[in-house]
Amino acid sequence: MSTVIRNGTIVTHDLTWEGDVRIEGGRIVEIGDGLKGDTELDATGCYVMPGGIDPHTHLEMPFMGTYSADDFDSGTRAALAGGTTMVIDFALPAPGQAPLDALQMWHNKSTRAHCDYSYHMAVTWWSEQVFDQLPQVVARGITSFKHFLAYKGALMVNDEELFASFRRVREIGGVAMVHAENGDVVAELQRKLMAEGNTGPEGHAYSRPPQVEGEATNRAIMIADMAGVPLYVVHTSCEESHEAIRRARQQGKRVWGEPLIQHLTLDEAEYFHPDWDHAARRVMSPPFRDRQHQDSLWAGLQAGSLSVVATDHCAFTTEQKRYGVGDFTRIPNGTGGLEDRMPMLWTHGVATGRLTPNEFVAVTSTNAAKIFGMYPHKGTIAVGADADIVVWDPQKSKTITAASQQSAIDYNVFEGKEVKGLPRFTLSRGRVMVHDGELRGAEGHGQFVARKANGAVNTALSTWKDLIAPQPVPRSGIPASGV
Ligand SMILES: NC(=O)NCCC(=O)O
Ligand SMILES: [Zn+2]
Ligand SMILES: [Zn+2]
Repeated sequence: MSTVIRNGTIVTHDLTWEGDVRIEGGRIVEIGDGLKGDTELDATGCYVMPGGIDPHTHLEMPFMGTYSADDFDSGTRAALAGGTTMVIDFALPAPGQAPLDALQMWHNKSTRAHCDYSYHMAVTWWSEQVFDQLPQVVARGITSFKHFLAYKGALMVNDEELFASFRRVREIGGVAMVHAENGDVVAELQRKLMAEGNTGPEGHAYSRPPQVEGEATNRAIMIADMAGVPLYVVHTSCEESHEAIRRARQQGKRVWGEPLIQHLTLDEAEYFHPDWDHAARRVMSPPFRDRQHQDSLWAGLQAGSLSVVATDHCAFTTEQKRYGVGDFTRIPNGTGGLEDRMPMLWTHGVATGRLTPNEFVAVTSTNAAKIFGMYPHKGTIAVGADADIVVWDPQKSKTITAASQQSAIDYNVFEGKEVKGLPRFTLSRGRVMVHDGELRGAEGHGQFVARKANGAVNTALSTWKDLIAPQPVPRSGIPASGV
């Protein structure tokens, strides 16, 4: 059985052309004109693009005394509804838990997925066991390793652990990742704010100023450079962090930055809303910033100093957010966005002229596929690639509402926003999962994607680091020891 997507404009990260796409056995088998298939999907007036890849989600994540509300069922339904065909979640060992045990827990949860998925492995503590198991994690197709410099007393690692882990990640050909906020400073600012009576959600924003992110980003970049490992900085929210990434890239360091759709389109005024629930629902780390920081992030996407737009989808219900009434430090950190990332980025990026359609494809799909070792299997429209495709209608519009979303939570941080640019069809490995707004998903259709280590960037960086590594100077006539 074959499917043909007809009469569309194909857009990849580097090319735009008119053509049909024929799909068989879940893969793209032919691209050309006048193709015929058993099923035909009309893409007239639409862009035919690689489905989105969101490399930063937390589905059913144990965090701050609860679990994020969207699981691999509702979360991946939300993804598909918005044109995203793959997510990369985080396997998160509890302190003391072996990475391979955490991995098994995530495999148990993800059987419900409607779209393909993979995981990053979080390094939340350090020991000989963790050191020994990391190559086995890579052997199972998980090749990126996340480190938290925030969440003191929970997920945070110190610099000694960070350096040890980064060196190990280099040895095994992986990509190091970092949540860059200075957790010690955040903890002290939280204590001070609470003592001064700043107990509301605005305290969250005050306790995580751009400086804590800038400092930690610089630190992680320098430590990664000394370890010789490529570094991916998640949820880059401010100029201070972006500046560090931009500078590092200009110096030839292998560093990527990931702004979130929330930081690009929502600002810190949300935390000063008189309604406690409204403000608390938007509590995430790092917090939303002001207009200047947003402009910096958009410019980074245009200039190429920032590489991927993600969501950090980690959704909590209003009831869960209320754990933090009277103490902002107990509000579960995280917001949703999976269903809205692509429509919001198209509306505020492509429709405003900030991004070209090709740049849109790069930052929503291709760059993540390249960085995380699955290109061109994912992230492009090419013969042989998985038929993860979104047929994107730039004229289709809607108002975002919680009432019509796939996510399990009772609100949406983008509530009331108009978006123009939505999927007409979303296909996962050739199967139509969204048909003109109607979800035809299937729980369990999603498959785990094993990724490759030792990509070209790792090889280049390690080659260079080996070349400039300390070497003993050969000397003749060494003087006798003075001892
Ligand atoms: N970002 C956030 O507030 N919650 C999810 C966990 C993380 O990525 O830090
Ligand atoms: Zn984070
Ligand atoms: Zn996250």
